[in-house]
Amino acid sequence: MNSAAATGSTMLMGLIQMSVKKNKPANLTRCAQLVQIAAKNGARLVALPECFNCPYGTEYFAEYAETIPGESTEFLSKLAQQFKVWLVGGSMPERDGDKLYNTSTVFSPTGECVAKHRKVHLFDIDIPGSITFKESETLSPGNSFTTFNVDGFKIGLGICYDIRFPEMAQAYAKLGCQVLLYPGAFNMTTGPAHWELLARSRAVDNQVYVASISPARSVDADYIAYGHTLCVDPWGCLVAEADETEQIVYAEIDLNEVKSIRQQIPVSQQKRSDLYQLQFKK
Ligand SMILES: NC(=O)CCC(=O)C(=O)O
Repeated sequence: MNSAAATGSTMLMGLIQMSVKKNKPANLTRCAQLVQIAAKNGARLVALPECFNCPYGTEYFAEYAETIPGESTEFLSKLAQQFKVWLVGGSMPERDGDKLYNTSTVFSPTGECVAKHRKVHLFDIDIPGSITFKESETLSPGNSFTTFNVDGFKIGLGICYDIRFPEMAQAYAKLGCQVLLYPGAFNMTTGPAHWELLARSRAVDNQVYVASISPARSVDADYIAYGHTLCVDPWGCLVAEADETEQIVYAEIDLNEVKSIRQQIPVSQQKRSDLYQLQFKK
């Protein structure tokens, strides 16, 4: 890790698996420290986890929600500018009028907000004896796709549960993305079963890089995150993966790798549109 800039067809990503507490100012301070380290180690794009500034849980969303722009996004904008990185601000609860969203923002190295994604698929599940969660009790869903461009890469953004919907990833591939980012916080039931499997599935299906960025696991939290922040390449292989502890995962991604795999196995040109077709809102 030696250069802060992307070289040719490659780019270094720093995926921050931060430990998130109930204290928002402490979370912002820790976030700044970790972004600084990632930038110093050469990351051109730095990504934070789902709910990077507050605990994940329906009981917390209203209390911690902010407008965008607001305190946390202004903080992220300054960090991106200070450390000259593309900063994907994980997600945070957003207040817009009387509605709340789970929202991710992206800042350029000049501090400009270049993308804002509201979680499209709300996490409503019920696994008896294990976990019941209903984001829709407090949150509203987003209604659009979100992409942004960094140094020749087109990047599609989803939040956590969004990764379970292959159509969304396929739509991003059809829109020209080579990379999909999912700030997420799986739990101790679905994490071991599906976290890596889903990232590898979306990567192989669409011949894209997939990175999923989790908070570190905290056994004291109401919702215990699985951790295991990872990056998978378009062949479906793990580029890098964390355990459950606070750390930064570095992953180099390469446009030529995407191109080469898509040439070798040209599935996107072999679709049988006479039999099936994906329709989506652009
Ligand atoms: N924060 C989320 O959307 C959690 C998704 C999750 O755990 C899953 O299994 O899906």
